[in-house]
Amino acid sequence: MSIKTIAVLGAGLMGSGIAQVAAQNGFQVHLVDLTFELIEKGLHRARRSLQRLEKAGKIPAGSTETVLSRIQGFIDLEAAAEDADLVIEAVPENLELKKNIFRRLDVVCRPEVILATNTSELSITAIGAATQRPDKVIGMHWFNPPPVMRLIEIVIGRNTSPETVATIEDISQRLGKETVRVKDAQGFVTSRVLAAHMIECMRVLEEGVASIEDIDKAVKLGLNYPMGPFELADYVGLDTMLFVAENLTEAYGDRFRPPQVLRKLVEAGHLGVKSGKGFYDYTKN
Ligand SMILES: CCCCCCC[C@H](O)CC(=O)SCCNC(=O)CCNC(=O)[C@H](O)C(C)(C)COP(=O)([O-])OP(=O)([O-])OC[C@H]1O[C@@H](n2cnc3c(N)ncnc32)[C@H](O)[C@@H]1OP(=O)([O-])[O-]
Ligand SMILES: NC(=O)c1ccc[n+]([C@@H]2O[C@H](COP(=O)([O-])OP(=O)(O)OC[C@H]3O[C@@H](n4cnc5c(N)ncnc54)[C@H](O)[C@@H]3O)[C@@H](O)[C@H]2O)c1
Repeated sequence: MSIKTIAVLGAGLMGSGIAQVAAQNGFQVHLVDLTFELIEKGLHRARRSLQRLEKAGKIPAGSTETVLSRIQGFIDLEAAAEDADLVIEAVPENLELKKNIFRRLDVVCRPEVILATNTSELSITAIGAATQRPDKVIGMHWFNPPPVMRLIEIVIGRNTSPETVATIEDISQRLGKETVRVKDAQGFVTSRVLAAHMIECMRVLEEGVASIEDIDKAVKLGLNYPMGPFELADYVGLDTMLFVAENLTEAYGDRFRPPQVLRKLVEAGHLGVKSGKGFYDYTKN
C-alpha cells in the first residue's frame, strides 16, 4: 500500500515533532488533539523548529510555511483517521487511554492500515489486543526532539506481522531515521536504561550527595552526556517520567520506584519546560 497521509494523534511535545518530520518528508499529515488551541500550540512548536532548521541551512530557505501547509488540524479523531494510510499515536502514557483510542481507530481505519504507537514503554501486545488487527499494531518509539534525534525504536508485539515491521522500517528510513528492532518487553531498551540512570540521579539528589546543578554538570562534563539528568527530565516532561517510572515499577519492582522529589513536582503541577517549571525555573528568562 502506498502511504501518503499520516494521522498523528496528540499535538504535544512528541506529536507536533512527529507531524513536522512527516510533513518535512512530503507526507500529508492529519494532526489531532482535544482542542484547536492545543493543535495551534503544537504547530507553533513545529514552526519554531523549522525556522531553526532553515536558519542552519538544514532545510531549503523559505520552506517552513510549505512544510506546515501539509499539516491539517483535527479535533475529531474519526474524521482524521478515516482516510489515513498510517496512524502514529502520541497521546499521554496511559494504557487504558491508548487501548480506547486503538479500539476506535480499528473501527474507522481501512483494514490494511497500520496503527503505530509512540508509547515510551507500554505493552504493544496489550494495545494490539484492543483491536481486531493485532498484526498491524506496532511500537514506533521516537525520541525528543523528533526533528533532531536519529533513532526510531521499533517494538514488535507478540502478534505484529513481519510485513508490518518491514513497512514501518521502510517509512522510518523515508523519514530520515535509523531503526532498531526490539521485543515487546516493558520499557523496551531505551526507556528502561534511561529510567535506571535518571532515577538513580534523583536518589543521589535526595541523599544530598550533590545539588541539581552539580549532578547535571557532573553527568554532562564527566560522562559526556548532551544533557544532565534534571535538564533532560524537564525536557521530556515530569508527568511522562512519573508514568514511565510507575509502569516500570509494576513490571520490574522497586528498582524503578519513582523518587518522592519527582512525585511532588508532578503533584505541584511542575511538569518541566512545557509548564514553565520543573527541577529548574523557565519563567525567569
Ligand atoms: C524515568 C523515565 C525515563 C524515560 C522517559 C521516556 C523517554 C522517551 O520515551 C524517549 C526520549 O525521548 S528520551 C530523551 C531523548 N533525548 C535526548 O536524550 C536529548 C538529549 N539532548 C540532546 O541531544 C541535545 O541537547 C539537543 C539535540 C536537544 C540540543 O542540542 P544542544 O547541542 O544541546 O543545543 P543546541 O546547540 O541548541 O542544538 C544543537 C543542534 O540541534 C538543533 N536543534 C535542537 N533542538 C531542535 C529542534 N527542536 N528542532 C530543530 N533543531 C533543533 C539546533 O538548531 C542545533 O543545530 P546546529 O545546526 O548544530 O546549530
Ligand atoms: N516527552 C518525551 O520525551 C517522549 C519521548 C518518546 C515518547 N514519548 C511518549 O509519547 C507520548 C506523548 O508524550 P508527549 O511528551 O508528547 O506528551 P504531551 O503531554 O506533550 O502531549 C500529549 C498530547 O496528547 C493530547 N491528548 C490527550 N488525549 C487525547 C486524545 N484522546 N486524542 C488526541 N489527543 C489527545 C494532549 O492534549 C496533549 O497535547 C507518550 O506515550 C510518551 O510516553 C514521550
